[in-house]
Amino acid sequence: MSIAAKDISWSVGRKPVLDRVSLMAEPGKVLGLLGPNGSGKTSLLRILAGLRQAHKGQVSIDGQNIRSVGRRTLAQRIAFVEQHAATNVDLRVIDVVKLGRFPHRSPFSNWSAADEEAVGEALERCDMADRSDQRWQSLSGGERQRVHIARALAQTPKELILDEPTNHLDVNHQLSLLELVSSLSITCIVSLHDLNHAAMFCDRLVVLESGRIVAAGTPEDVLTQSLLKDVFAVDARIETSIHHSRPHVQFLPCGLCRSPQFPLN
Ligand SMILES: Nc1ncnc2c1ncn2[C@@H]1O[C@H](COP(=O)(O)OP(=O)(O)OP(=O)(O)O)[C@@H](O)[C@H]1O
Repeated sequence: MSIAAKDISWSVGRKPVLDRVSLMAEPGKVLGLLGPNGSGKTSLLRILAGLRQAHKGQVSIDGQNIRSVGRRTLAQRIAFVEQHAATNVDLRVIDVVKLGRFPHRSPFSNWSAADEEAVGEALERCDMADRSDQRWQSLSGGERQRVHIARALAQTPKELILDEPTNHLDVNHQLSLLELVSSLSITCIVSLHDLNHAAMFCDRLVVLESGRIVAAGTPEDVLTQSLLKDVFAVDARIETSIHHSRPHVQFLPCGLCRSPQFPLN
């Protein structure tokens, strides 16, 4: 069952940010969260990760209300990579990644072979193994992002929640990160702005608009020309890629949208 949200509402003052949001992230699958700027993606991810409490509704993990799951258990099983995660501390890369093991260790336990393996594998998978001694403050934005993701993987979570993880990454690292995420046998919830990446790498998609779910289902079901027009205010044509058999979104420049050559079906 993994993570499920039922009728989640959350407001800031009198402004509703999330309005009766329900979703289910299935074990071992990648759930993509889409929506325009300010539609509520980050707010929802923070609630799903247990970092914020909904004003109404419930989040459950394997059927258990997240509020009754202990902090340590939550920290062991859910890893969250935030959009603007930052630190002023000038640790080495490997020390940042080692922080991912913190929930699994007690104050008196020695660094174990399992800890070592998890950290080494995470660094390797994020292409940072040869930079493990480099200082955090000397890394580029994309390298820092990869280290944050390595820290999350070192946590060996059952659920991995990523808020716009491809921000700052070059195209090669964007694709390899999403390929890595889709190859993991854990539950992943990932917010993305790139609709073609969402189509290629997510099993299911949920689309938020002004805090409400306006579409949910497979990429084929969700990514339609009319949804792109209604929710994102863009004109596009959607084809099935001959390379990966997933939907491929081709955006039209605004002049072309009005051309009779490209009727909006
Ligand atoms: N702590 C807060 N205080 C005030 N307003 C907030 C707070 N958190 C979120 N909001 C508002 O809620 C709305 C949704 O914000 P959120 O960051 O969840 O959107 P988002 O879909 O992740 O946006 P983006 O794609 O730009 O990252 C925005 O209008 C934002 O200003």
